[in-house]
Parts: sequence; C-alpha cells; structure tokens
Amino acid sequence: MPFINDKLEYYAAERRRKEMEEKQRVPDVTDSPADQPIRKIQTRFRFDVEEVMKRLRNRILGQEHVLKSIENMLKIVRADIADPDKPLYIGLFLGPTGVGKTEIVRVLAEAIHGSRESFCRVDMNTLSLDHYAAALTGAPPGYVGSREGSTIFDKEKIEGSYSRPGILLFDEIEKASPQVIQTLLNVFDNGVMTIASGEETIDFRNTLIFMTSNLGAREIQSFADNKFSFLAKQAIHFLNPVNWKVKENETILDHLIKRRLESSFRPEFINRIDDIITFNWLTRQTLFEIIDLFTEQINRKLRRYGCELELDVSAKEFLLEKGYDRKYGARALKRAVRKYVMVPLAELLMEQTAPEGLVSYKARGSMTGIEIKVMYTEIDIQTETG
Ligand SMILES: Nc1ncnc2c1ncn2[C@@H]1O[C@H](COP(=O)(O)OP(=O)(O)OP(=O)(O)O)[C@@H](O)[C@H]1O
Repeated sequence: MPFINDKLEYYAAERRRKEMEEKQRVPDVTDSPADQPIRKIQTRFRFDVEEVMKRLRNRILGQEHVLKSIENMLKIVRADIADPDKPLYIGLFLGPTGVGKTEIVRVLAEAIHGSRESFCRVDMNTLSLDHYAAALTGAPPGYVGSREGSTIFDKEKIEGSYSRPGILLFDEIEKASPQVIQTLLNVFDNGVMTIASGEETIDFRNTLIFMTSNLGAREIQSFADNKFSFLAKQAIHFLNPVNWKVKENETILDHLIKRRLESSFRPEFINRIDDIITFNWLTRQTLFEIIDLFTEQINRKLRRYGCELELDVSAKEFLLEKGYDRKYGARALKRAVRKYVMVPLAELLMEQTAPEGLVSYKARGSMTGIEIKVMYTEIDIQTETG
C-alpha cells in the first residue's frame, strides 16, 4: 500500500517541519503579553520594596521627597541591576540636625534585617586627623601603638548576605580628613578594601552606603531666618555675570548647598555619589505627628507590663510648645517628651502597685505642665516584647 505509506511519511515530515519551525521561531515583538508564558523574575534579593517603604512611610514623616529617592534606589537594588563592581548605592544626606537623616537608616536596617542596629556606623568626627585613616584600613604590620589588621569597620554588617544588602553609615562626613576621604574614594571605585595587614579584604559591592552631613545647614537656617536680606545678597551675586552659571531648574538653595559641597569636597568625590538629598526642616504639623511615634515607642515598652499611655491633644500641644525648635528638629521635641512625660511616668510606674487588668495612663496638658492620671480597666491587653 504505497499510497498510505506515502501519506504517513508526508504527515510525519510535515509534523517534524512544524516542530522545527516552532523551535526556531523568534518571538514576535507584536505578540500581546497574554500570548506569552508568564514568569516572575526572581533575583537573589529577598526583601519586598513595598513592605520596606510601608514601614519607612509610617516612621519617617515630612520627608516624602527623600523616601521617593530611597524607593527608587531600592527598586534598582532589588532588581539586582546595579553596577556589580561598585557599592550598591552611595547616598549623601544633607540638612539640619534632628530631621531623620540617621533615623531613616535605622528604619531601613530594621525593615531589611529585622533590627535597628543592623548597620555599621562610623562617626567621621573621630577620624578627623589624617593618621586616624589607619582606623579604617587597620594599622600596617609593625605600626606602633595599634592592633595590626584591626579596623573599625564591621565586616558582617557591611557585607550583608547573599539575599540582603549590608548597610554602612558615615556620620558627619565633612569632618573626615583628606586621607580618609581618599580611602573612601578607593572603596567607591573598586568596591573592595584590603586591610593593611594584607590578609583580609572587606567587600562593599553588596553595601548600601549612606553619608550624613550638616554642611549648608547654617546657610539654610539663615536663608529661612532672614529670607529678604539673604535674597538680596544672592541677587547681587547673580547680577554679577561671572556668577551666571546657575541652571534653570536649580533653586537658589540647591545652588548654595552645591557650592558649599564643592568648597568642602573634591569633584571626584562628589561625582561618585548616586544621590545628594537635602532633608526638610520639620514643620509644627509634622512634629505634632511625631509625638504619636514617640508615644508608640513608649507604649511598646509599657505593654510588657500591661500598661499603656495616651496623650490627649492638650498634652501634645504643651509638648509642642516646649519642644518646637526648628534648629534642633525632633531632638528638642524628644527632650520635651522625656522631661514632661517620661520622668513623671517613670515615677508613677515605680510608685504604683496595680491590680490585674489594663493600667492606662492618660496625659493631659495645662498651661504649666502635663498631668498624668492612672485609670484601671478589667480588660487584659495583649502584651508584647521588644
Ligand atoms: N522626619 C522624622 N520622622 C520621624 N521621626 C523623626 C524624624 N526626624 C527625626 N525624628 C526623630 O528624632 C530623632 C533624631 O533624629 P535623627 O537621629 O534622624 O537626626 P539626624 O537628622 O540624623 O540629625 P544629626 O545630624 O544631628 O545626627 C530620631 O531618633 C527620631 O526619633
């Protein structure tokens, strides 16, 4: 039956041809996504950008533009497409004291590693002299008075793990000596640092590096204190054609801070920074909301003893009255909370013997201070640790 055999052969050849064609087919760029098989791309990182941002947005107030930059950075890191030969990120936080520059790093460490302390912090104030550069890289062998190969860097916290980035914070970067800055430049360029003993290296290629500085804070302050005379001076400056370099989308303040940076750091240092972000001052409204964060912090401790603290609006207004100082941001407010709430609360806690149930401390403000009243209820509350 040659006819049937021919047909079968023809069909088999046709099937093979179609299979081959299917294999060789270059995906048609016009195919709708619905026609393509769906797969979620997995990178090595195991943190959820949305979750991290939720926590940051709950805990850092009045700095939305900073959070937006952090979100963008986290997306790039999470997608694992950053330059593999450099640190994952290098950011410089500028602005006045007590506005959240360090707090943002603490909350980030908590969101990524589960602890507010899971980052390496280096206070540049302690490295202001050139010979202290040895504290970074470790003293070379035979160096008198120093422990060989011992560095102030915490390798574990800097390197992080395969699925989580390490975090490093340099505080008051403007105080670092030129030699220390040179050491950092090498780290920014190569992503690794060899300890002077030559036996160990620290890898920064899986690290988020943050630097803080108060540079320009005084200028911002005088800008706000004395807008008109400041603007007049700036106007005189800009009227001089030599100074007509400011870009269209650059505000006078940005320009001013940039100039301040340029007078303190070499251009090659500034050029290696991914983000330079100026933090806002905290407004009265933001500080009012931060009081709730402080209260929640106290409550996390109190709940362990079956107690809780509640501040009414009058107490918050009193705290704001005592603790609003733009120059010191939330630091002045924190001091007011300590003095007017935590001290009397601690005294009450020490004095009281409480019956079973929830002990609720209600704080009310007056012209002269805050009065804390104790209320008991029968309801037992869930106690938390931490
Ligand atoms: N924007 C903010 N949102 C919520 N809390 C804040 C904010 N800014 C400051 N705080 C609170 O104030 C405290 C001090 O802030 P932080 O340590 O971030 O200061 P800083 O900006 O780093 O200042 P400094 O330059 O003096 O170190 C923090 O522990 C935090 O509780």
